[in-house]
Amino acid sequence: MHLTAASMQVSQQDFEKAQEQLKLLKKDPGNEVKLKLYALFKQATEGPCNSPKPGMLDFVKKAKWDAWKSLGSLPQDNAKQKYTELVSGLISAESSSQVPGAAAEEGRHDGYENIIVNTQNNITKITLNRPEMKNAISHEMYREIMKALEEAAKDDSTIVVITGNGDYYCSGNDLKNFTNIPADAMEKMAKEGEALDFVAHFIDFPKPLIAVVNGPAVGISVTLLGLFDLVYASDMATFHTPFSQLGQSPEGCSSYLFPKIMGAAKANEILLFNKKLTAAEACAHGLVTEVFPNRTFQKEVWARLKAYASLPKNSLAISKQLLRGVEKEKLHAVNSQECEVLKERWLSDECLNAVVAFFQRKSKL
Ligand SMILES: CCCCC/C=C/CC(=O)SCCNC(=O)CCNC(=O)[C@H](O)C(C)(C)COP(=O)(O)OP(=O)(O)OC[C@H]1O[C@@H](n2cnc3c(N)ncnc32)[C@H](O)[C@@H]1OP(=O)(O)O
Repeated sequence: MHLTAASMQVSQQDFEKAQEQLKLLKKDPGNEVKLKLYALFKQATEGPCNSPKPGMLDFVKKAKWDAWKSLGSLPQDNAKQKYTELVSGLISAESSSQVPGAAAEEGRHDGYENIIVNTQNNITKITLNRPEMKNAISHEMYREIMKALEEAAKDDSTIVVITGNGDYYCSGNDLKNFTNIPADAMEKMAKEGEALDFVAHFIDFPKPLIAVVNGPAVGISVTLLGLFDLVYASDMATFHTPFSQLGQSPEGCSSYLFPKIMGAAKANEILLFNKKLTAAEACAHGLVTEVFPNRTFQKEVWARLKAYASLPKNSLAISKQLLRGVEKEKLHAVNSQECEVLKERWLSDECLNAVVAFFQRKSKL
């Protein structure tokens, strides 16, 4: 079926704009609204999608399949109508959206390669943006996140959000960080440069800091969650800290905060024995504030965050200091101790052998 403006009962201009949007969307149908639109377009032009349900691990195909199923068996006319509404809604929302991706989007800060920083509607949003590497954090990315937090602490936003682009929230420390630096720099990375300073930025962050966990989280992206003020997760998210598997040790103040948050037994299972938690389990154990169905995750969470961002900013910041201030000194001491241990761990055979094994496994695939 060849779609035209007339057959879609829309103006030629809207139809052309929609086509443009779709070309962009097809390149990266990475988020829920885009996926739904993509599924609708496929239905309107190519008939119902009847591909078999993908495996749980293939997040993007599963999200498309879910989007498709959520549309039920819409007759073609309704699909066309909904498609038009969605596209015109998307076009108007795109100009003031919180959704990352559109390079020229309003409020976007320049000067970042590995993250997208955008301030709109009293929200500064930091999006980890190495989706092809599951948002693994490289040396450069650590520095960019610290810079973005320093700027966000002083900008006119009320709340600050960290999330991931693509199907992962973040797969933790980029293991290549271990493979291309001389051994003595490891000491620097552990003690002075990155680890201690990076985690300190989260301990000292003065505004409400919210994690929007859009997919699986690994390593440091999990341990830091104890320093966030809210953690909203998609039901597609998982939480994994494979430290002993990697010959490493806990960081992000998790060695102190996780037992406080979830009790010693569960903290041990996660931090010592590499137990991966589902979003529901992480919520049940207090690491996650609330879990949302993936198909409505972005919509529900951003509606809530926009409401929070309209609250009096000084009251929020002052109250956060009350809640966090009592522990700040303790948290810095814990961070320092964790980094001391990390320094030894990163130089250990156990860690280096585990990193080599990871890349050897990859090269065999
Ligand atoms: C300054 C503070 C310092 C603190 C440092 C301490 C931190 C503690 C940690 O964070 S420890 C945790 C480290 N992370 C990991 O061990 C995860 C490693 N990655 C994986 O296990 C898998 O990639 C996966 C489960 C995250 C995803 O698997 P999947 O099969 O779905 O996808 P791929 O493996 O094909 O990933 C796509 C490409 O991305 C590369 N990649 C993913 N994660 C990392 C990573 N953490 N480090 C380096 N590279 C990563 C992966 O190798 C693929 O690359 P390729 O396309 O070139 O093969």
